[in-house]
Amino acid sequence: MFDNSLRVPRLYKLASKVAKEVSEGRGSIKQLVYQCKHPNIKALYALVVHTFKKSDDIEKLFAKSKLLVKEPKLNPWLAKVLVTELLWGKMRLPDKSKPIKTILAYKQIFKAHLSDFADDFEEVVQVEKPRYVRVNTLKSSVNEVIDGFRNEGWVFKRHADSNDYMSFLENVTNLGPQEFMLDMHIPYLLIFPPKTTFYKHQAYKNGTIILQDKASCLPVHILNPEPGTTVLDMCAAPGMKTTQCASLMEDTGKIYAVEIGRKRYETLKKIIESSGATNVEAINADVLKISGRDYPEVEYILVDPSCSGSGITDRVEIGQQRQDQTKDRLEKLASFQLKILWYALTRFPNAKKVVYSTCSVYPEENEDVVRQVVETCMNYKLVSANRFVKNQWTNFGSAEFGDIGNYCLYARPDIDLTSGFFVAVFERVRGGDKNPFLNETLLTQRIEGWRNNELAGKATKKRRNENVDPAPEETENVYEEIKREEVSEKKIKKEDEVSDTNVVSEGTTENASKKKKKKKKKKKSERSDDQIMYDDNKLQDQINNTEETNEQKKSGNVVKKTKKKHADGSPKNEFINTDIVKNEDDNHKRKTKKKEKKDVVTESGNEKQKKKKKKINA
Ligand SMILES: C[S@@+](CC[C@H](N)C(=O)[O-])C[C@H]1O[C@@H](n2cnc3c(N)ncnc32)[C@H](O)[C@@H]1O
Repeated sequence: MFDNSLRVPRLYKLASKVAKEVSEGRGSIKQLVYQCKHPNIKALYALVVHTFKKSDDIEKLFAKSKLLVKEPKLNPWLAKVLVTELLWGKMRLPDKSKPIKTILAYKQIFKAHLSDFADDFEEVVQVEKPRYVRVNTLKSSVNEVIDGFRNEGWVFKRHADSNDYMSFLENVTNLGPQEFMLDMHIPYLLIFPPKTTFYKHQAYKNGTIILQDKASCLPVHILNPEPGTTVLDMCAAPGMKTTQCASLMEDTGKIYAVEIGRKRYETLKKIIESSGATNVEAINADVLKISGRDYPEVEYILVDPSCSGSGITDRVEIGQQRQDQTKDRLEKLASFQLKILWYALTRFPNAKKVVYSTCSVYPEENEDVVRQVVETCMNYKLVSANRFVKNQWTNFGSAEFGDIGNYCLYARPDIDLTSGFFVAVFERVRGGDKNPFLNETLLTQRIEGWRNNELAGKATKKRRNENVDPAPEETENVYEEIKREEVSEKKIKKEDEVSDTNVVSEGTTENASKKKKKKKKKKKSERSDDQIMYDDNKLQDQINNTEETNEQKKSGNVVKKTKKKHADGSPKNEFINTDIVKNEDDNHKRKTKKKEKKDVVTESGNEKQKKKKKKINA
């Protein structure tokens, strides 16, 4: 029943039957294929031949992934045929039957293992992505933009079944050089043939259209903030998703767009300005320093943190790239991502929906982060992202993560014809609702940790983190590094100014060499800042089809000043539940009082000593 589902396309069933019979010596491929009387003999023959050609690689993949051990009901020959089609053939599979769904669930694992044979992999992932154009509905309607392109000679192509993802992808692949179409999931996203340029197009220059990859549009499409509501965009620059939110909200309600990097914050402001959105407040701050109590009205949260950017390339996941991402770097990123997602889920009492996204294809930054969060999160549940894309998506998280993987969505260059992206959706649990992934044992352990901290009172911050923070403390958090770099940059700049004056006025070699050293130091700090911020250029040029970003940068619109400033006295950044924030604060007060007392004691002690000294002297 499992491996012979009627819904497995006949071509694959026959191919697996022929391949099996050939392997048993029951005839040649040609003979057996002809006996099948399939209408597309050529395709059947090619698929069987290809399956045998890739047999060695498939065996290795099966061994490494333990597919046949973990999925004992799966017909091994059908699995081989499906894997051949998925990795070296059409590169996609219709997702209707159980065997196909199983193979698709293992796709990421296969690809990760394919790094062992990188040459083959390049073959798999070389894809030409179409050009995606988001209509900025703050400036024009979708129909007006479509009519505009039609008037220029473009042919608008409709796809008959708006719910059939496979036929939609087929249509996208077959777009003629002068044809364009509407995306089947995002109703304000147009699709043009690959390499279509819009640099000089009026609609692009005036901000009516925005060049944004479909995958980068998915998180906000899924967040779907309603007009009049309040959104927190935790990692906002350059602002593609912020302005998409503004569009969806019809420029009503409020969006707080937070960005830690100074330069990126400036870009963010320009992009907001040129989009025509007026409901956005850009904030240059570390979002982990923002207190939920200052933003009690936040209902929707977008967490789109810095990541490895491994999805932003046409040749994803080839062996070398994976090796380039050192384990340490991925750990650091994952630790930061975990922290920021946890913060989103625990600090904003009125938030009802949180979307977490990355442009990474590594489970360490994706499913693994989600898993660590949902296992101990009482207030939110992970919901299926597929629900928000017409239940028609084909790529989900790794099967290694069970249902958590199934609930998360991946966009894949080779399948979805987009950049690589990951999206997970969390909704606040209400009434009798429960987070199905809650791990009671882990939660009990963590609560025990919190309680111990509270009781201990005098526990150091370090100890609290060990107990409470699901992110290992030894992996430094990225945002802390960014902050340190910024502080040291500022300090060096100041010192350089002083040192400049010294050199001019005194001209001593000592000062000159000091300056040199400081410059060297500054350069080093800039370099590591680059590493951590994951390339401004990469993000702007690649994730969001930066033509537009650069163009908007050039236009250099006047920048509005933000109204709200962020209190520095915001709560500490431990991984703690909102419920215990108050206790933490009380603790803090207790400690401060104790410290003051101690200070007084020391002072009076000193006073006594002085008096004693005076006496002796006298
Ligand atoms: C992947 S990018 C965001 C892209 C953006 N959402 C868009 O669609 O245009 C991540 C951004 O988060 C910023 N960031 C990193 N840590 C942050 C923090 N602690 N607080 C605020 N922003 C942060 C980075 O500087 C970077 O600009």
